[in-house]
Amino acid sequence: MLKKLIKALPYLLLALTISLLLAGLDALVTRKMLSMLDLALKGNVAAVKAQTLSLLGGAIILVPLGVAEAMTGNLYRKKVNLYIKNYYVEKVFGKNIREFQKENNSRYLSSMTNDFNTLETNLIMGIYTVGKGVISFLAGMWLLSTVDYRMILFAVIIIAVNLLISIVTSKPLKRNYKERSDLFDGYTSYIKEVLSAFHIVKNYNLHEKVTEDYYQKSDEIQNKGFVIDRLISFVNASQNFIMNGSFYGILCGIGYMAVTGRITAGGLIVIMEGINRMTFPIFELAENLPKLFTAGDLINKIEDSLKNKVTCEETVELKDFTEKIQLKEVGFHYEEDDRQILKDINLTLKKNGKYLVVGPSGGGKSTLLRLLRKYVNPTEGAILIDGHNLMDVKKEDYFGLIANIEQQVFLFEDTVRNNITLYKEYKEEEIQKAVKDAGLWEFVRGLPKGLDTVIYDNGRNISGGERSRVVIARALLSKARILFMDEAFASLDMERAREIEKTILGLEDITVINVSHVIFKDTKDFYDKVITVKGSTSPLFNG
Ligand SMILES: Nc1ncnc2c1ncn2[C@@H]1O[C@H](COP(=O)(O)OP(=O)(O)OP(=O)(O)O)[C@@H](O)[C@H]1O
Repeated sequence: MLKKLIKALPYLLLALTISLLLAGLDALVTRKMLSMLDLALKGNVAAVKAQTLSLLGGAIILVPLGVAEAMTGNLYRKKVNLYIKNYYVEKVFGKNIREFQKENNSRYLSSMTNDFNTLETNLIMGIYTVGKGVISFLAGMWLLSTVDYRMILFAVIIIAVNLLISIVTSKPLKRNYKERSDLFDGYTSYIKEVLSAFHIVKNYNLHEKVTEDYYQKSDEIQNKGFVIDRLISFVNASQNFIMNGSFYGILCGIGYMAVTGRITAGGLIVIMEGINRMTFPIFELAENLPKLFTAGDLINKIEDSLKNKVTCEETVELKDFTEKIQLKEVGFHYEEDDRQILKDINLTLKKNGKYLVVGPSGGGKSTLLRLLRKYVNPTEGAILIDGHNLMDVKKEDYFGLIANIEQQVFLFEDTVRNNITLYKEYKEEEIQKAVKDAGLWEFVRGLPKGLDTVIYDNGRNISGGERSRVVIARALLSKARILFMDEAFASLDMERAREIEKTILGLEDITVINVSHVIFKDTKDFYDKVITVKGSTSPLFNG
């Protein structure tokens, strides 16, 4: 993520350069104006007249520079936000399927909303505000130094004290920001869960429990926010105290110089103006520096959640499936569970073969599919595809060769066409053939805009069976070499299911592995083999 911040550096530098020009010119104009005041007080009208035009020119240039400052500041903010959000999404989709499924995905939602908001305020805008503050502070310091260079010493002391306080106080702040981010994860997960279970909450009268839990979680977050605000207020108050004391010292110094006649009226106002320019950025620095120091921990937390725990280097490129998949002495147990789910599996699945996988509930059918889909790797033995260990085959290549039809259907909020083609280019005849083979033709014909009718909210406006058939058409169209089906016909009526199963089994150029509870007598014979998965108990497995 830091690399993305560095990528946005040119935009930050551009924005700060404009700020530097603006602050510099503004200070010059002020200085000139006050020199002219001294000249006017001495009655040197000719000199005042001679300098008026250049003063006016400088003042006019300040206007477009002000606009440019706002625009470049916004551009920096936009670019850096886009860079880190794109990076985040790319990394999320770089996660292993199994690892992603295992986690509660609300942590990603929480990162994309709460953590990114905190990062934007504390880091992205923090860097820019601190940069601008330093520039404005330097401009004020320069103004002071034009009257008396010793004033620079005061400025250096103020900055050093400010930085020290920020560093010291950033530790408890960091901890509290991290804790609040964890609370936000739990909160987002809870909201997601409760909203998904809306009908259960209503049906079983769980309002009171939900309200109580919600109150408790919100209360924890509010309390943490309160602790953070209290810490920040404490930091700001101590910094203000030190700064006000220092400025008071400077004012005493100026007063003394004015009384003893060491500075002119213009000089006096220059110093006041300089202090004025230094005050506001110092307050901003005081507010932003401690927050800036907390951003590292948040970035580390986000980066950690994006890392794959299981990483094995995939070196084999596989552009086609030509011969067979072999399971050799394959055994498997889930990493957080020692129970042996599958054991000693020896099996050969030939190219274009049709296989039906059956077995008791909990026997390990879905686990076997997870292994074949490369979501997990065997804990014993090996799966070979055309002689290559599947573990070594590049995911992108393998996923390009397989298609999945599952009971859990996901549809995009888009047209039926795009849901079937998944945004890839196909000939119209190919799309229509897939639609017919999936038993979707009648349904599409009845839609107001045919294939271009929009499906809303994961298929809210169509039936469960129609949703399944859209996914079946998607798989048929993808021209995958291997088709994995997991209880794909569960939401279809018998007649329709049998019909589609026959179509799929009639496809010549595809290997089909179908896990199903439902076995039709008249389609059973279309399979090359029926594989029974009975878990790791005896008989272990037979195919
Ligand atoms: N993520 C997991 N972690 C630990 N154990 C798991 C996990 N997923 C499944 N199991 C266990 O593995 C065993 C096999 O489960 P699997 O889902 O593969 O069976 P199945 O044959 O597909 O069952 P069903 O027909 O009921 O869907 C079960 O005992 C299950 O509890």
